[in-house]
Amino acid sequence: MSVVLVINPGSTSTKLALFRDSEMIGEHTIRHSPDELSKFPSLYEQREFRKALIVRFLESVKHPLSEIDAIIGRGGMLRPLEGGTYAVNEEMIEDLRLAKYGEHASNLGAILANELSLESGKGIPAYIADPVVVDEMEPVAKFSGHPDYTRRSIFHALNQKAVAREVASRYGKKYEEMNFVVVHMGGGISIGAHRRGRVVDVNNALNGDGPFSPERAGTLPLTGLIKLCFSNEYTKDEIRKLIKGKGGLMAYTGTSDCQKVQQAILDGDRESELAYKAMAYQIVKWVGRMAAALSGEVDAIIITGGIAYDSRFMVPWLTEKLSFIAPINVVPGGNEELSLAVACLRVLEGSEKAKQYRGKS
Ligand SMILES: Nc1ncnc2c1ncn2[C@@H]1O[C@H](COP(=O)(O)OP(=O)(O)O)[C@@H](O)[C@H]1O
Ligand SMILES: CCCC(=O)OP(=O)(O)O
Repeated sequence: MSVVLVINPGSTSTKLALFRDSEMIGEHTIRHSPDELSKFPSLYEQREFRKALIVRFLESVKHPLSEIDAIIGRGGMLRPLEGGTYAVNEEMIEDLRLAKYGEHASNLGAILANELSLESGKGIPAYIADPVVVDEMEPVAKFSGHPDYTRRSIFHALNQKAVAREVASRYGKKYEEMNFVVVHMGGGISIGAHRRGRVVDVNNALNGDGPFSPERAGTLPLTGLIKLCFSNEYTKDEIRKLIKGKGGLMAYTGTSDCQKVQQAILDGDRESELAYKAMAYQIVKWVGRMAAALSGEVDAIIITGGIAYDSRFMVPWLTEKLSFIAPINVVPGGNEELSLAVACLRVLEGSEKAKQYRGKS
């Protein structure tokens, strides 16, 4: 029997869970407001704050760190990798600490797992699985339109693959036997074309590609963006924040919390309603693109992530518009924590070997 601590830092949340083998024995989701997180000059500096939440969680479930057999964190912005479970090592921590491949809350998954492992005094093994940089994109999908930069695969790889496996089993099939378009709607939004177990195309959910999301601008018209960059009205950092952190719904409505947006709509705020509806409209168009990438051979559309809980968003603006493409399966929230625990257990039980991260290819 193994006890596994799961640490899942998101851009708007910290999700924690404790498993005894594959049975969840405790969980807690903490939602973070932009104000709460903007106090920290960098993501790395959020670690003490998020670590204190983990310590409190372990106290609440009456499970001291010393009794934990392994820790697994959400995998962050590393160099592009194949899927799988990776042991946390020094090279990984260094790349994440320096944000060598970019900054996102998921970078804290390995960092926090490593710090707790060290603090436990017994070197608890620490892992990550299916990080946000899992890259299975086909060469043709990598073209951006200019050879100076390629499209990058940065998305909710862990949850997209986990829910796709779960939905495939509902159809009595393996993930590798089906084609899906998977939509994950969290602080960022990613839409992936899954062809027989591989994500052959997906928007870069972090950096200016895809629909706008609660806190990100998505694809912006380039000439408008160039104008802003050279207007002398914005610093480079302000432009970055406009794309990630303060873009999308945050910019249009003043909040990245969709529950607040929905409340504002109920209170009669028509501008917020139009912005929320526009986000759905952009998602629908991106699902259409990914369906085209699969040549229309889509067995099912899968919709997941926190926003999938919002039926007033889902039904009129998404599912009714998308049902012409394929049957729709909704997995609200997702199952990231269970997937991380199971990935960790596979390594602990010896049915899979943890991969070693190397910073340079
Ligand atoms: N019940 C709900 N109804 C509407 N929106 C929700 C609900 N629960 C969560 N959300 C929204 O989902 C988004 C966060 O999704 P989540 O997948 O938890 O994100 P992340 O992992 O990026 O922090 C937020 O905008 C939040 O307001
Ligand atoms: C970095 C891509 C995954 C992502 O956007 O996650 P969040 O929705 O948790 O920010």
